[in-house]
Amino acid sequence: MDALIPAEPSRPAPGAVHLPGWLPSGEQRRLVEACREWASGPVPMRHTRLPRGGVMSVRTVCLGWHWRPYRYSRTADDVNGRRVAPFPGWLADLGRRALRCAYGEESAEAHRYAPDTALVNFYDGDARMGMHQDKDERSSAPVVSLSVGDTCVFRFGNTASRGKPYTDIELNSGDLFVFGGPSRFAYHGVTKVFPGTGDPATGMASGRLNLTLRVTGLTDD
Ligand SMILES: O=C(O)CCC(=O)C(=O)O
Ligand SMILES: [Fe+2]
Repeated sequence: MDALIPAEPSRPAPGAVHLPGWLPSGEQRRLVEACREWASGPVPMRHTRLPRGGVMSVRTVCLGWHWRPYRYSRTADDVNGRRVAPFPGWLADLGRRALRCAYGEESAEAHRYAPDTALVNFYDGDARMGMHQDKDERSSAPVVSLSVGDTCVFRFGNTASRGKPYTDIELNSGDLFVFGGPSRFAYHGVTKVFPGTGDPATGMASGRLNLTLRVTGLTDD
């Protein structure tokens, strides 16, 4: 359901923009359907293994390029060795539209934005993501983040450390969050998910879906 009284846009730091309720519910539903397809293969959605033997509580599947700590490749060598699903043109269009809304219709960065990878994350009620930087890309183009399903607390910090100052922001279904410019390498994480807060009309009975669109800056050579 689209909120009756959507929250106001906010800019927690230079280059970081939160647009609540940006994605209409019909588009959220289509995104959920697409994520369901991607989650089933060629590389299944899975808990990413960390170098020291732990696993992430979030489940992830990637498009375009496969991310694992701490690099990208075309094939999911830590899962089943298969090439990841391609990054679809419609998702790049959605990313450009998102950036135009966040940074303004005249933004040159929005017009030339060409994301080539997405991390599709699924959070059940217990999943979290610790404070980290998205820094395995060889590009400083913005990250576009879309959320569907249960509400979470997204902690958006600074570029110097995992600690304060940071801002805790509730991300609800349909919210857009963009971080680029001076905020592109800010630490961020998900401290809490509120189970049962999503709208089943999105096609998700429970849990939270988050997509981050990125420019890897990588080529196949
Ligand atoms: O789930 C979120 O909102 C953030 C995801 C994230 O930071 C990541 O995938 O690197
Ligand atoms: Fe991240």
